[in-house]
Amino acid sequence: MLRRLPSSLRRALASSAIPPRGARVANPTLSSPHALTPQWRGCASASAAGSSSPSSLPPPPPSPPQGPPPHGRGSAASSLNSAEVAKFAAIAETWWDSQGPFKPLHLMNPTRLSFIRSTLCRHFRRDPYSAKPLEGLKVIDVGCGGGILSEPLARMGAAVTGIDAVDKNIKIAQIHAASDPTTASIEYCCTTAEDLVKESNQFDAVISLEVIEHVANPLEFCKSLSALTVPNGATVISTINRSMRAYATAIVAAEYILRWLPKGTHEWSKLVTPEELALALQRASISVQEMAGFVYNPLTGGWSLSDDISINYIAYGIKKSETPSTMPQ
Ligand SMILES: C[S@@+](CC[C@H](N)C(=O)[O-])C[C@H]1O[C@@H](n2cnc3c(N)ncnc32)[C@H](O)[C@@H]1O
Ligand SMILES: [Mg+2]
Repeated sequence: MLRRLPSSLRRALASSAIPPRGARVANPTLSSPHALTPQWRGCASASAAGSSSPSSLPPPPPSPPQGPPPHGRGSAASSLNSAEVAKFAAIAETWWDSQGPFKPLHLMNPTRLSFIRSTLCRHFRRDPYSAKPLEGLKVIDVGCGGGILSEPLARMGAAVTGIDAVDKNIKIAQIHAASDPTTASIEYCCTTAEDLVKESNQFDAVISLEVIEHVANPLEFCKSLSALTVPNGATVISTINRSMRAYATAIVAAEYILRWLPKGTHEWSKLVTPEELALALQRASISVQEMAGFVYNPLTGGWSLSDDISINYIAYGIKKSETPSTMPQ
C-alpha cells in the first residue's frame, strides 16, 4: 500500500493545475423516475424498516488520455446523472447475490475494508485489532447501494448512515440490515450528498466507494463530501482510473468478455484519474494522505492492496481544519 503519494500526483498537487471554479458545467435533466429525491426521503433505521445494453464494444477511448476530466454534465447543484442512476435502479434486486452483477464488489469488500480499517484506525487513533475499532464514530456511506459496505462498518462499531439516490437500493439495504441486530441500527436514507449538506449533517468519516464515476460533476461531489466531513475528519473514496489498462480490463473484459457487469456500466470518459481525484479533493479542502490500488488475481479470484493504482484505486484524505496545527498526524 502506498504510504506516500506517487511522484506524479505530488507534482500535480504542487502545481495545482486545477480548472477554474464552475468550468464546463451544464444543466442536468432529471427525466428518469429513478433520479430521485431532492430531500431526505424515507429515512429510517434498518430496524424500522433496463439499463440499455449496447450490442457491440464500447467506443474506444481517445488516445492518449489527456487534459482534465470531461465532466461537464450536470449542474453544481446536483450530483445526479439520471442515466447512471437508472442503471443501478435496474439491478437493485441483485445487491446481495454474491454471484450477480455486484460480484466484483462482494469480492473486493474484504480488501477495501482492510484499507478503511487501517486508515481510520490510524486517523482516529484506534486499535485496529479490537472487535469494534470504530465504536463511537459517526460514519456515512455515500452511494451505499444495498449496504454491502455499510453493514461491516456497523459491525466495526460505527454509527452508520447509508445514503443512495435509488430508492429501491435503500429499501433492500434496510430489509437486509434489519435481519441482524448488529446492523439494524444503520440509518438508511434515499438522498444525495448535496441534499444532506443542506441539513447541516456532519460525520467523523465520509466514505464513498465506486460512486464518483457515476455522478454528474465529480468536483462538486467532492465538495459535498467535504461539507459532510467534520474538520479534521476522514474521507475515503474509491473508483476506477481513466487509463488504457482500465479500459481493457474494467470495461472490455469485465463487461463484454467476462460479463461480470452489465454492458455500459462504466463509461471510460467518466472515469477519474488519481491526479484528478487528488486535485478535486484538494479544491474541496481535503488533503489526500494515502492511495492504494486494488489488484485482481485471476488465479485465486481474489483482490489485494497494491501500489499499482493504474486500474482500481482507493484514497484516504483529511478534511482541513481552520487551524491546520490541530490535525491528526
Ligand atoms: C457501484 S455502486 C457502489 C455501491 C457501494 N458504494 C459499494 O461500493 O458497495 C454506485 C452506487 O451509487 C449510487 N449513486 C449514483 N449516483 C449517485 C448520486 N449522485 N448520489 C448518491 N448515490 C448515487 C447508485 O445508486 C449505486 O448504488
Ligand atoms: Mg463503478
